[in-house]
Amino acid sequence: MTSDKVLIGVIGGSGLYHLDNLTFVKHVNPETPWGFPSAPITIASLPSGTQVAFLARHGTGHTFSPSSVPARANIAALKSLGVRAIVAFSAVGSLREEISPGSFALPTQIIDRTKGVRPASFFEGTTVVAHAAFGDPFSMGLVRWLEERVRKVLEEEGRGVRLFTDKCIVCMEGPQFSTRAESVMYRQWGGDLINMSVLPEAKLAREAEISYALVATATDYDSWRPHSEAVTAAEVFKTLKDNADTSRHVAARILDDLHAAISVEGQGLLLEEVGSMKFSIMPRSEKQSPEDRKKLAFILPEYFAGDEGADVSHA
Ligand SMILES: CSC[C@H]1O[C@H](OP(=O)(O)O)[C@H](O)[C@@H]1O
Ligand SMILES: Nc1ncnc2[nH]cnc12
Repeated sequence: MTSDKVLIGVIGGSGLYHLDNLTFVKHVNPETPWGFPSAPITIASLPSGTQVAFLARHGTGHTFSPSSVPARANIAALKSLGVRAIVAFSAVGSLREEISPGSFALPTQIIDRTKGVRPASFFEGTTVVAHAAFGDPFSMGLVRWLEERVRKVLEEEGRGVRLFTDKCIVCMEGPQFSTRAESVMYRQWGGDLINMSVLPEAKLAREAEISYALVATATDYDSWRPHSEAVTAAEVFKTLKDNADTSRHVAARILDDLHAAISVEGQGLLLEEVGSMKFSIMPRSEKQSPEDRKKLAFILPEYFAGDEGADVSHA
């Protein structure tokens, strides 16, 4: 059984400001309790009629720096449209020789090097406390599903773009790139890729019970190679357009199947996040304010809509 809801959200990163092969349906710009998203969200349909939601992470015309992307509004807005899985694209630096610029990767781990200046939880500043599980920061069902399909598309495309899996991405604050010493240290820590955007996006998707995976597209070797120039924005731009073209191609080929996989009722495929917050929210106390519960109902109506019925039980 398929559904005509907008179940898939695509977040485009640097260089990826639109998708291909889609018929424009409308723009929506939902106001959330955390403000407006980076840009109006494009609702568009694939040739099959399947609708998807596309959001440019840095805004139309790239106006938000990584530290000022309104990530809570972005995730909340996508959730309010009914989105259950997000495929996020990102331009990343490579910390490994074999991951050459132009390569694609699906990371499964993250090292957080953001500086605490980005609001990273929907619960921040409310009277409700929650501790989401984040040991596996990406949705492994979605990652494994993508692995097979993305590899096939890249092989069929025949341009020699390789796909790396099970990699660890470092998320730094920026906006300046890393020093050579930091870049070397991240390699020693086990980092394979580096960007400035995967956090808090992945954390917020988890809190909103949305499956989330990152398609990392390598643009440069960062600054760890002793005899090479340290990364510059100009270096990143060299690969950005080719990577964006390939990303659009990948999206055009996989989104219908992804929609179908998510829509199969009761199968549970790709829906491992649904219900995951039930045991993360601290049991209700009298001190939780009705206003905060209303705010949180925007992303988690199952737990916060209604004063009584939707409470969480740890029994
Ligand atoms: C343009 S270089 C640094 C910039 O590029 C990446 O953006 P995105 O993840 O949105 O593709 C990286 O995270 C930095 O924000
Ligand atoms: N070297 C790098 N460091 C951080 N973010 C990036 N995005 C693309 N290349 C990057």
